[in-house]
Amino acid sequence: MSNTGSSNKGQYQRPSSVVLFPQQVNKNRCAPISNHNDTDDVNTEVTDRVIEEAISTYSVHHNNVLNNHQKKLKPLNRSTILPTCYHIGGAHIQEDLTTVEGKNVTGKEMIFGMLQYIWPKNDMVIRKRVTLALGLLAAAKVLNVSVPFLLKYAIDELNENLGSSGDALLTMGSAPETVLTVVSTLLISYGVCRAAAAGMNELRNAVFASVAQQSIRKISRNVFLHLHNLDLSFHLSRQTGALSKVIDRGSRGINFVLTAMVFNIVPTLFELTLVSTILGLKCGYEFAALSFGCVSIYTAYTLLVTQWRTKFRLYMNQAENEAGNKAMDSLINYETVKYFNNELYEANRYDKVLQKFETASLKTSSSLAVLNFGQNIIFSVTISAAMILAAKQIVEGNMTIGDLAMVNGLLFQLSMPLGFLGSVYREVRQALIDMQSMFSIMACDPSVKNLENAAQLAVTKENASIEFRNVCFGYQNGKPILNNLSFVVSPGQKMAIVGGSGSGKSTIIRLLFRFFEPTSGEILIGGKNIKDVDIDSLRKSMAVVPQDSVLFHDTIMYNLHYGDMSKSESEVIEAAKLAELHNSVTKLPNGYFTQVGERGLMISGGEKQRVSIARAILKDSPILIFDEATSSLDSITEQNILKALRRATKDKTSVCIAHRLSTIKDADEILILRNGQIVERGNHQMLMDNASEYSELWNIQQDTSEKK
Ligand SMILES: Nc1ncnc2c1ncn2[C@@H]1O[C@H](COP(=O)(O)OP(=O)(O)OP(=O)(O)O)[C@@H](O)[C@H]1O
Repeated sequence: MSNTGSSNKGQYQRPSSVVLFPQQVNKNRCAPISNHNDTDDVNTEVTDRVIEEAISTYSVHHNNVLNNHQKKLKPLNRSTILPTCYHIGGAHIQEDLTTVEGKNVTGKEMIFGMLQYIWPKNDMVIRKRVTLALGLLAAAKVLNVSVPFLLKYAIDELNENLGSSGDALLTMGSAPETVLTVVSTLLISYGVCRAAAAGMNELRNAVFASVAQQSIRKISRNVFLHLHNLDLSFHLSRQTGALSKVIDRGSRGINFVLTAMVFNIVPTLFELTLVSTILGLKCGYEFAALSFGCVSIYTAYTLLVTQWRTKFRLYMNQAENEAGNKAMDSLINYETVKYFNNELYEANRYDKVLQKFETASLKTSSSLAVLNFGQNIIFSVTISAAMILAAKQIVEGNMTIGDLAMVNGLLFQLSMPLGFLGSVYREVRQALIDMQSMFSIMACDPSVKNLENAAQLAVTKENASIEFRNVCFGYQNGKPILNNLSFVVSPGQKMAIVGGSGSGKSTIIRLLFRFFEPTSGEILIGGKNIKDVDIDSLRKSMAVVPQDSVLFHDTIMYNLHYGDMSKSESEVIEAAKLAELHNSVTKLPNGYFTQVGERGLMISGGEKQRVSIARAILKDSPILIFDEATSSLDSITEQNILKALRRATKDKTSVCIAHRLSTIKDADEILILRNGQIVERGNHQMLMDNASEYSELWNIQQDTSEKK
């Protein structure tokens, strides 16, 4: 029975790779059972890498920037993040997923949502392909069912012409040549029908492959884009490993369910009806009753056992997620592990989770064996009973020997799609569980989003002002970070923010970029409340050099170009020169095409910071923001960069967060922040003239640098 062949495939046992996404449909196979484990497509690997890296860079970047503040994050409550709609940024994408709007995602909704991908409203090519694939499928089924009939006729032909002595040559009713010709024709047709049915199935796979590929690509792209559109708080509260696993399993699930729906569930029901009707009409109601009874018991048994097994699968998924997270966390912190000689400790911690996975995985496979064996027993009993019934009818003279072979053939044929139906049901259920997690992510609505018809923010050097009006903000209720903060930066001015660690300096930047919304008060850029303008245009108006520069695992050129992909290579090099990076880069073995390693670990902290500065220069926005942009630089480089920055910020509005006061001495206004409130403000001279916190800090820093 076919289940044996598919038994392992129900396991979703994957190697320890962290992410495989999106899954490709193997062009040569279409039955979901068989293409399920195909993961080694080259394109898949490339896409996997890009997605993994993007998610990882995003999350690592923010994790670093926020100095492990995740611990303080308010845990995301499903009811607060869940679905108001499947909004994924662009109208076209929204349209793709409108079926699952405004509520928790159910299996039915997911299937309905997916159907929109294989029967798209505006894509006639896809629809034609699906129709052709279904036509081929129907033809293959009809050919399949005709095979046992041809065998029956061949056997009956031989049997009718065979005398009771059994001596064929002497007692044949018709001439031996004629009998042989008829039987041979029937048997050749038998072979041709079998081969033609198989051929049509393969052709169907080829025709449907591009439909499946395109759907998976669209869904994967949508999930990816959606992840980018989700709030920073969502990403801070999730571990990248778990997130990528959810997507990995979800996309596998989609692949599976898509093909299962089109090629297994509906056609199998069609075949069951066909075979049972034929059995009933040709052989009598007992046979039809037997096949229906078998199908009912088989289905009930499969459903019951599958329900029972589902929990093992869930444990397995959880353990796998946990293992992925542990491995990733540990490897990301490779250097820290080494500094504290904790390799063995890390391995043991990882092993503990692997043990959980092992136990859950064993339970999953042993329960699968129970399911498969039970299904086999049901079918074996049915086939034996049907043959006994047929033998009785032969003895009574109501059926021929050919009929017995036909009954056997039809039932055996039935066992194949039914075997698939069982495993498909199992797999579809499991795939739905996997997809549920992914679709729940899709159903998360970003809390910071564009108003309908939000206006574009058109900021130029002339009107690039920044204003905070009585802004209050806290990440958690009851723990205010910014308290009634008000300040104005006029166009072309340089404002500096100084303050102790945790005083809320970086929070100001996050609010400016609308990663979070203020609890009260208003933030205006170019005189416009940033709440009312298009987020994309808002973020385009500012370039930031973050506190922690995390780079993409690519070349220096790629990382620099990231500031503005539309700029030419010579402009990129110009920006690198302005950031005092050019000379260091040209000394590297591959110059601008040197790989920076994961998160830029293969270049120095100072170089990374200069890459960040260069790409902010390249972005050339009217507002520039520096969050301790020179903290990783030595004093000489810092002085050079400061000169460059002065050139870059000339006529631009800029906000500089700094610990080293020498870097902001020339600012038009300096704000001293304490506990989210401005405690002092003024320019360098004004603050020095008064006995201020600033002047005290300045004197301390001057003393320290003189002693050096
Ligand atoms: N996502 C977050 N969830 C909860 N609390 C946070 C989050 N991000 C920051 N915080 C807290 O908000 C406060 C202000 O953080 P912020 O990063 O603005 O400080 P900062 O002044 O830039 O500090 P530093 O100079 O050390 O970078 C800190 O107490 C920090 O722990």
